[in-house]
Amino acid sequence: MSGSTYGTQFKVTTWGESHGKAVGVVVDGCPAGLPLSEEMIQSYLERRKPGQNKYSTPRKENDTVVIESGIFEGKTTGTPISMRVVNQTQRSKDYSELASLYRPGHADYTFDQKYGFRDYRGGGRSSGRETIGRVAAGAIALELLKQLKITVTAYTKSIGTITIDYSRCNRENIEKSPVCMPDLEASRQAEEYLKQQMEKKDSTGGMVECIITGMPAGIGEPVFDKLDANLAKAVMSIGAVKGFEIGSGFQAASMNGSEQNDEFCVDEMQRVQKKTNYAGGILGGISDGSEIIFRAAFKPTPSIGQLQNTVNNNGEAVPIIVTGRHDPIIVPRAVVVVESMAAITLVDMIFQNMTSRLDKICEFYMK
Ligand SMILES: Cc1cc2nc3c(=O)[nH]c(=O)nc-3n(C[C@H](O)[C@H](O)[C@H](O)COP(=O)(O)O)c2cc1C
Ligand SMILES: C=C(O[C@@H]1CC(C(=O)O)=C[C@@H](OP(=O)(O)O)[C@H]1O)C(=O)O
Repeated sequence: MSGSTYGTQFKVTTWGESHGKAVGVVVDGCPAGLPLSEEMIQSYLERRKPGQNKYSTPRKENDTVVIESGIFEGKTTGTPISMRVVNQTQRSKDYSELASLYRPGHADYTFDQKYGFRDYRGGGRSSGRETIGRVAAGAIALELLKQLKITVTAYTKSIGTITIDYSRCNRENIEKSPVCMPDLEASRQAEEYLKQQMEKKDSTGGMVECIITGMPAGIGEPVFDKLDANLAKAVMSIGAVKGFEIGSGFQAASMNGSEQNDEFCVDEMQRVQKKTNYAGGILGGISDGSEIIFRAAFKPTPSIGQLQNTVNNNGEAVPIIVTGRHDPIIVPRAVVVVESMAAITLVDMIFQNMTSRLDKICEFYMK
């Protein structure tokens, strides 16, 4: 199966299935000399881990990472970094009835159509568990970005009908909120809303917003590898993401040029700035030096305990009630996955940019 690798200079290949022996990732293209340890990677994986609270799947896993290669004396060596997390609490009997049924909203039917054969125990490669590899690789990318003073911060913007109010937001609240909202009042309302949906055995969707600071102007490769195009691809490749927007996003369609255009100005240090940021920090596919801001819409978790209609692999209409351990909402656990995919994209594009100017290449090699 192709399609498991993302990136060109900073290459990330995830592997493994939800009910297989293990899941993991190989990262190729990380420069030598980055301080890195299992503890550092683990701190990111803890934010994604299943079974964290009542709004996440009851499947409990330690998700303990083992780094198999690419590190010596606490630093990266420049060679491929392989990381592995063993699956410990698979309960494959939950899936025995689903062997011949197609869950509405999940990837069972399309995998059968594509391969003619599927490991029906869990979501396989389309399980949320695949995102462990993304977060482990993203941790490395985020550590690299720290060296460049670039920050990537994602949080829950909305859950169902509840949206954060920016006047009440504080970044420190994100980790205090069980649903990763920077607005604790919205977080409390979202918890109420989630409880109501969970009582009805229903799931809920929501939106993740991500803000990138410190990104220099000039990063992005016209025309097919524009920074916004690659961010969209990276984020849309996360399971359950149904929409991506940057800056004013879909609202741009109802704005006028006089509103949407960000006027340029010069600050007291004679640096070019923008008065507003409807562009979301990217113009012509190239970072413009201001904050990059984007949003990802997540659909509600497809596996729900309500009675639904489906068909089996003989084409017969059958009722289905999905049992097993599922996330009532995906969004809070996906926040760090969004940060990770953004960071991987930024690092890959910063590395690609290193060949864009002869003067910089000469500066580097003629020293
Ligand atoms: C972090 C994360 C956790 C997820 N948890 C579940 C889950 O518990 N149950 C489920 O049915 N789908 C879950 N999903 C969603 C499925 O992976 C996704 O819907 C499926 O791959 C089909 O892909 P699509 O929704 O993009 O079409 C999760 C996704 C992510 C990213
Ligand atoms: C275990 C995780 O989430 C899983 C994501 C998932 C799915 O279909 O995406 C289905 C459930 O797992 P299982 O395959 O055991 O039914 C979730 O618990 C995880 O993300 O680590």
